[in-house]
Amino acid sequence: MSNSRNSGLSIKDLKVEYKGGQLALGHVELTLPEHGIYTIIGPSGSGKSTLLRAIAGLLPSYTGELLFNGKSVHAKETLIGLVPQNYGLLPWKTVQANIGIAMKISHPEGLHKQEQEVQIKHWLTSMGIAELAGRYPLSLSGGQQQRVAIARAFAILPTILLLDEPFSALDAITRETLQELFLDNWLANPATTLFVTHDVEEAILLGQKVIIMPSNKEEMPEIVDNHSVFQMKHEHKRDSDEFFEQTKAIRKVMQEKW
Ligand SMILES: Nc1ncnc2c1ncn2[C@@H]1O[C@H](COP(=O)(O)OP(=O)(O)OP(=O)(O)O)[C@@H](O)[C@H]1O
Repeated sequence: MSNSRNSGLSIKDLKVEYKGGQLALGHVELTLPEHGIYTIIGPSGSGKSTLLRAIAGLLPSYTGELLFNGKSVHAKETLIGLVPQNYGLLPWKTVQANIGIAMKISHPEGLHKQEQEVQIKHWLTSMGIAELAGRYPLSLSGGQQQRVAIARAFAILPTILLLDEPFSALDAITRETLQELFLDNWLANPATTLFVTHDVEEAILLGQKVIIMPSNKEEMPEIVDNHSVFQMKHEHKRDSDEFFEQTKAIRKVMQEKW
């Protein structure tokens, strides 16, 4: 029997209607064990961003339950890191200060200034942008801002990590490099991760399970297990038979559900 104390992220009968009656999510049930990466794909408007916003506590209202290990995801011991589509960086603060503030808010007991600086440098280096520490967000390209936002989310050592198309502004080669860096960083702190992407290949390269949102909001999301690809070395995934098979299987579900 599962124990609610380590049952991971549990989404029960989640329904979200925006003001004005716009139904964004009709009926979402998901049980996602902790310390996993779950990629989410779905047609435009199927509610992917809304699902992340609900978990991040950014919606004024919803019905249903959002639990992490048996308690509300919004309980204070559950630290949530979010990389929103618009990056969410403070334009009047440097890259370093953006990360520093997030660390201070999430861990008010705090690190010593020097230790904090070491950590910030570590996360910026891990995303390949150490040289941007003193720059302001609006002087950066979209792809650089995305990397800062990801570094910031990792830096707070979240329990739950939510990423909304984090690599969408990157060229194909940078994207591949960052997918690998992302997996390395995640392994160092395996937060329970929901990763929205429009790219089916990316969903298969990164997810332990792939969640496919339906276009019909009366239907439930479909979950495809992706362990066979997830457990491979990253550099072997793309050329493997397993990857090819998963692509076929997921495209089939997409044809049925979209
Ligand atoms: N703030 C809002 N007010 C009213 N309706 C909204 C709001 N945000 C989203 N919606 C609506 O809710 C539905 C789901 O939107 P959401 O952004 O979650 O979808 P999505 O799957 O992330 O889409 P995309 O792939 O295009 O980013 C859409 O019909 C959208 O128009």
